[in-house]
Amino acid sequence: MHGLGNSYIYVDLFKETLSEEQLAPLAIEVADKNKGIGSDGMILVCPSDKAPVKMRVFNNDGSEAKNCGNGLRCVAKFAYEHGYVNEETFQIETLGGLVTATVHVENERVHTVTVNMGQPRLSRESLPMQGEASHQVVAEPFDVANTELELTAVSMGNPHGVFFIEDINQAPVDTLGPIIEKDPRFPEWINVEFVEVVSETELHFRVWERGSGITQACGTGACAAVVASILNHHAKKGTAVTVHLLGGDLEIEWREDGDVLMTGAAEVICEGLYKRK
Ligand SMILES: N[C@@H](CCC[C@H](N)C(=O)O)C(=O)O
Repeated sequence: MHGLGNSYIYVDLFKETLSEEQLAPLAIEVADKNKGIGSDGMILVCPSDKAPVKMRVFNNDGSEAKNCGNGLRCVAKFAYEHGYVNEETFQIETLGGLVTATVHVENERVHTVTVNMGQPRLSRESLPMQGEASHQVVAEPFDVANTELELTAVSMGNPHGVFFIEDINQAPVDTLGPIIEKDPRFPEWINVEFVEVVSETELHFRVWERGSGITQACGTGACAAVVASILNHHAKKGTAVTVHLLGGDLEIEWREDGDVLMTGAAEVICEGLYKRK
């Protein structure tokens, strides 16, 4: 399945059994575009004792992440269309906590999903990032590879470093992305986003994902970009922002009550049996 071109191989653990040791090697194997199926990683759709369904996310290097915005929309579609939930609004457990998804349905098919992603966390310790644990990182000077940037850091359950730039077509995604991702200031590494502000309600966005590299879209990253825009006075709380990603658009709103809502598409590419030879 994919959300705006951010593709994962979804494994139905309501039906399959995988051991813990199999997970990271399997994610690397199926994500390989030459020797596997080809994707940004692997997502497990699992039974849960806290919600109707649980999501586990593996990047294409085998590392496990605590959250995935595009994955949540796809898991919501998967769970609804496979009959694992009957309501249109339901909770999904993630390693970062519970979120609430609402599927938008036409002719029994889910075309888009809104996820209440909860509240962003802004302290350095929540990322984590070196420095004073309780301090926020908003437009903080950030020197890397002889380049002076300004960093705004946001956790959406997983860590994001947002950098505002003048022209999205000049975003140094493939050059600075991998360097910033593994910068020692981020002990658990970080997802790296470059953002051009078009207006108070429109952003352009490019991403270098931790553990996966350049992807077409990152849902948690788009949420972090909107939160960072509001913290830097480029946009307003309570007003939806359209984020243009390489693979399409997401609507994101940081509500007055502190929760972040994300709405966008979720699509099935194909379904089948993966039989290892
Ligand atoms: N593509 C995702 C995020 C996946 C996890 C991320 N690479 C991490 O390691 O935190 C999204 O849509 O949010």
